[in-house]
Amino acid sequence: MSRRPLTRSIARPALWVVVGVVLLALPYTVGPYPIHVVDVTLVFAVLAIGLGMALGLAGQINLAQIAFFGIGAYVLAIVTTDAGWGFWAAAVVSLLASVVAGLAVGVPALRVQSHYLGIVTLGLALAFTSWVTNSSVTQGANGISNIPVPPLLGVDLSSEYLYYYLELVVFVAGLAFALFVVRTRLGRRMRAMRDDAIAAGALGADVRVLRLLAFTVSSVYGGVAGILYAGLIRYVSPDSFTISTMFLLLAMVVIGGRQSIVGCVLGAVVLSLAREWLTDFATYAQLGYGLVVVLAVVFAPTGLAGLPARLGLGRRRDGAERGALHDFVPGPATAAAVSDAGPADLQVEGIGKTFRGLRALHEVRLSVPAGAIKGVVGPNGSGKTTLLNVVSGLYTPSTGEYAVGGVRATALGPTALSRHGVARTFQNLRLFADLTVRDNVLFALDRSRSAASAEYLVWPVGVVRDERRLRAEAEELLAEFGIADFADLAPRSLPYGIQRRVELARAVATGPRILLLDEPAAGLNGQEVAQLAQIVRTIRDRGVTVVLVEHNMGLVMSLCDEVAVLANGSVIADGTPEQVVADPAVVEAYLGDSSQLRDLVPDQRTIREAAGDDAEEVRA
Ligand SMILES: Nc1ncnc2c1ncn2[C@@H]1O[C@H](COP(=O)(O)OP(=O)(O)OP(=O)(O)O)[C@@H](O)[C@H]1O
Repeated sequence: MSRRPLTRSIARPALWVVVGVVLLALPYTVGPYPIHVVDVTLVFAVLAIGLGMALGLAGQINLAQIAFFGIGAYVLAIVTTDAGWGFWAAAVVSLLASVVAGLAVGVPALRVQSHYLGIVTLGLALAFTSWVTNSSVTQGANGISNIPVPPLLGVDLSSEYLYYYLELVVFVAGLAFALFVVRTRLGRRMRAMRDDAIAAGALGADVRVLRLLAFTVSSVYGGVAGILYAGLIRYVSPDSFTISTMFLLLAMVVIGGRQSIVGCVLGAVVLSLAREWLTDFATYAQLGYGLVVVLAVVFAPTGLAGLPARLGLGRRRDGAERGALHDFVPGPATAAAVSDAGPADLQVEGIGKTFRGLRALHEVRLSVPAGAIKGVVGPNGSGKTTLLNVVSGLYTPSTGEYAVGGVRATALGPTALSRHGVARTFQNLRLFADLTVRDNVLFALDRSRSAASAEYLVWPVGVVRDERRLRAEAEELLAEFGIADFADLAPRSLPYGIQRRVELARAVATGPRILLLDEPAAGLNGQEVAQLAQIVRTIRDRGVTVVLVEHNMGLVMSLCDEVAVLANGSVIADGTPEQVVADPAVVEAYLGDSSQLRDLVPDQRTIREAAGDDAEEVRA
């Protein structure tokens, strides 16, 4: 492991100490109006962190953050003034109301994503602003005044100077919690989901729960900001919760850097101050924010937070410091990663899959014995990938059933199947491109449930312990798979062969009982194919069933105990490699493509080259 230079390990804590001292001393240095601006800025900083968690971290376009903010403030105003509750009791009700709104807004995200989600959440935000403007409960455009000052151990919080310290404590707690989430399993899972929801689901992350969680977390920050705002201003009106305020908030997150929580805070500070300076030019200011957002999205997608990297400061994550791909050396981490439950068999019974009239699979019957390596071959378009997509839960079959390890799995989705021990790789590599290689493996090693994220609130020490354990396991696994040199790099910066190895390590890290490999040798050179053969064999020997979809017939012939041949969506042959290549139906199926026919019956040299030097020993 590389050591951090001393200057860097001192510089960061020193910066935090300086920022802390400045924040504590701030009220002593400013007048009454500036402290008001600072107080409002802190409210926006809390709001921006919440939006950053949904938008930046989890990739959920959330234009309803302004509604969560408004609900926090309005419910507090109504409950304290109409119902006469105390401030803090009302604050609890407000927070619950915001969370309920967060869950409700999260539900559409289970069905729609990207700009559609933007439209839905914008609609919900508009519905909220329309309701507060027109409802008698919210006293329409007049708003609600006489919100009480929050009582706090005799401290006079009607002073905006003292209120600042209350806000500062809440802000620091909110920032610390957000950074904790970002750096541990929940944040990693959200980032993985943002990068590739299909791969995240297929590797065991419950994407639906994660999306709901993203909106819930965002709504908590929105609700807290609303409560702070109502306690500060002691008056709420629709003017504070308009769509233009939502776009200002969006601008804060985009300009600050949506994928960095500290960036979101920076954006909130910069734009809150800019808003103050531009109060006399409100219309031009709106135009200006719009323009800056567009420029930021196009030319600086990482915002202010990404400036140091763009200026060449800080850590380089790709390119220059690249190391070497080492040989696979199986050890305790590989053994520990493989499931204790032992290999699972796969029984496929009459599976059919039709895509809008196109019959991709028809009455497929297949048996993969536990602990075997079964090859699935066939001409292009014969249905191999579709079959893998069905048995890994990505596609629901149109007809038929299948069972994994004796359990009927037809109705299970990819997440449930992953938890049942089905792991897979993808033909077109679906690594999480914005996560490091280490984080890709960590994501897969972490088998905790997203729904158990309440541990973040009730027992954060447990989260930290798990994180330490996972990191130690990941380092070992990376070393055994020969990819430790690339641990800190983004996969997209790596050559294809290394990416394939990372994807294999990630699949093994899920602790599989059956491993589905979709053309794992595509794009690999001879030496890399030999390493692949060794890895697959070792994993099988450690107690994993393997299904290998492959065009490299040398590899299939040398590795597989059995081979099934698909043609036009049907199994036309199934048996030992020798039986299959001698089958006239197979030869006929390949006749249309003479190059594949040549591949189908490789000579012994090709087999040895593809499978490594010890191929003959294994075949014996
Ligand atoms: N999502 C989809 N929608 C529509 N058609 C699809 C879909 N997925 C696969 N198909 C079609 O189903 C057929 C089988 O495709 P599939 O990718 O399973 O073949 P394959 O044997 O894996 O091919 P290759 O060896 O080229 O990867 C093809 O005709 C393909 O166009």
